[in-house]
Formats: sequence, structure tokens, C-alpha cells
Amino acid sequence: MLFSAAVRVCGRLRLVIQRPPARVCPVMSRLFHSDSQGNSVKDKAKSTICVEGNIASGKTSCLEYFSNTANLEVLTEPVAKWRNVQGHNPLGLMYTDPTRWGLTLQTYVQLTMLDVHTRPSVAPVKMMERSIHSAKYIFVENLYKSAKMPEVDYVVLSEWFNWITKNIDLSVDLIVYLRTSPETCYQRLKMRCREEERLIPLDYLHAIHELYEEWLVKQSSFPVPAPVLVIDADKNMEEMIQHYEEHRGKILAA
Ligand SMILES: Nc1ncnc2c1ncn2[C@@H]1O[C@H](COP(=O)(O)OP(=O)(O)O)[C@@H](O)[C@H]1O
Ligand SMILES: Nc1ccn([C@H]2C[C@H](O)[C@@H](COP(=O)(O)O)O2)c(=O)n1
Repeated sequence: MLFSAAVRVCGRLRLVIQRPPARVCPVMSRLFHSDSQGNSVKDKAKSTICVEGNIASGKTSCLEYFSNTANLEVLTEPVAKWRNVQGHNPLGLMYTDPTRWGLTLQTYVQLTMLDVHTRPSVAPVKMMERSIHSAKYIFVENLYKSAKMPEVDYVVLSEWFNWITKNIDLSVDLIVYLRTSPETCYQRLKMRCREEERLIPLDYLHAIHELYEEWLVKQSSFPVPAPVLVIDADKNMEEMIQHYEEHRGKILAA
């Protein structure tokens, strides 16, 4: 609605069109916090660490370990939402029929990861599980490369991803890559027993592993948004804790 007012200027009646009072949408202001030139900016006093790795590589366990660190906030992957959005289970549907439901799941993953990236953090360091980058470069890519995602779905998701990353500051300061063998993940996945994942074959974990290696170790496939710290995560929990303690300074200084 336009706001208008009749005012008298030099004895004549003039209609003055006024702008509606500026309404600040909290989500938009979160996404488009901008400087005086209108560029999207991030609070540089804060840093973001993304913990990356194959399915069941130990990312959630890593975040749990760091969760009682002062000045650090952990944000796990929103898997619960992917398993239940208003009573629907896009994760389960995707594993049942990836060609039909891959786009549905990955669209929702992209939205929920965008939410995690842009959620204001109270602590100076934000540690996230995975990222919008790996959603695209690993999981969407895998669906497409394995001919389970139609080209039109891939193109639409890519256009969304390109728009988001061009227009919104989703910068990452450090990637911690928990590097495992696919066989280790397979064992851990079986032990975790997540219902939707019971039919995941070892080959699937091999494919995800290769994409991670190309992206974060060889750095030959897609842009890597931050320096990468590679941690050998085939070790037992006790040894992992030793690794985490060795790298704690580097991680917190990101
Ligand atoms: N270093 C480890 N050694 C043995 N088991 C582990 C280790 N790290 C995690 N696990 C177990 O493996 C399963 C998957 O770990 P999780 O942290 O959920 O992986 P992710 O979040 O990467 O999917 C869980 O049952 C967890 O308890
Ligand atoms: N973009 C994504 C991200 C994750 N998934 C799947 C893979 C797992 O089944 C599940 C959660 O992953 P985890 O944290 O256990 O490694 O979600 C996907 O299909 N697409």
C-alpha cells in the first residue's frame, strides 16, 4: 500500500507520495546484511569451521567432542528435518527412488544448510557439520554423475546454488576433513543403524569418498572455499580425541 498525504505547498494542494515505513524482514536482513556499498558482508570477528567427511565418518561425534569448548558453538547437520518435514521423509524417499526424489531432498538440504550458514552465532567460533558446498559438490554431483538425477534437476539445483553463493556471504574459514576409508564408514553406518540407510551399499560410500578426495585433497574438481585440515579418522575414538587435542589450537584459531 502506498501512503499518500495531501499537503499545502505555497498555497496549492499537492499530493505527496510517501514510502511505506521500512519493514525489516528478519530472514532477509540475516541473508543480506550489507555494507554502505550494498555488498553482502559477514561479521569478520567471527569464524566458521565446517567438519566434512563421508557418511558415518564421525562428524557428529567430532562436534559432540568440541561442544563443551568455550567460545565455540556447534551446529549439527539438520538430518532430523530431512527425515521429517511436515510428516514427510525426503531422506527415506531419496534412498528408495533417487531419480524421483533426489531433487526434492537436495532442494531441502540446500535450504536447511543455508539456514545453518546464516544463523547468527553468539560464540566467536561456529563449528558446522558439512556445508552447502559439500551438499552440491558431493551429493548432488554424485546423483548426477551416477545418472540418478535428470539433467534438468541438476541444472535447476546448480542455478539455485550459483545464485545463493554469488549473492549471500557463506564464507568458511577452515574445513576439517575427517578422512576415512569407505570400509570404515560402512562398518560405522551398520553400527549406527539409521533406518533409511540400511540399503546403502559399500559402492555408494566409495563414490562419495572419491568425490571428497577430488574436492578436498587433490583439489581438482570444484572450488575449495577455505584451507583444509585433513585428519585421519580411521582411528578409534580414543585416538581421535588425541588428534582433536593436537589440532585444537589450529581449529580454534581459524
Ligand atoms: N572413531 C570412531 N571409532 C569407532 N566408532 C566411531 C568413531 N567415530 C564415530 N563412531 C561411531 O560411528 C557411528 C557414526 O558416527 P557419527 O559421528 O554419527 O558419523 P557422521 O556424523 O559422520 O555420520 C556412530 O555410531 C558413532 O558412535
Ligand atoms: N547433501 C546431502 C547430505 C547428506 N545426505 C545424506 C547422507 C546420510 O544418509 C545423511 C546424513 O549424513 P551423515 O551426517 O550421516 O554423514 O544424509 C544426502 O543425501 N545429501
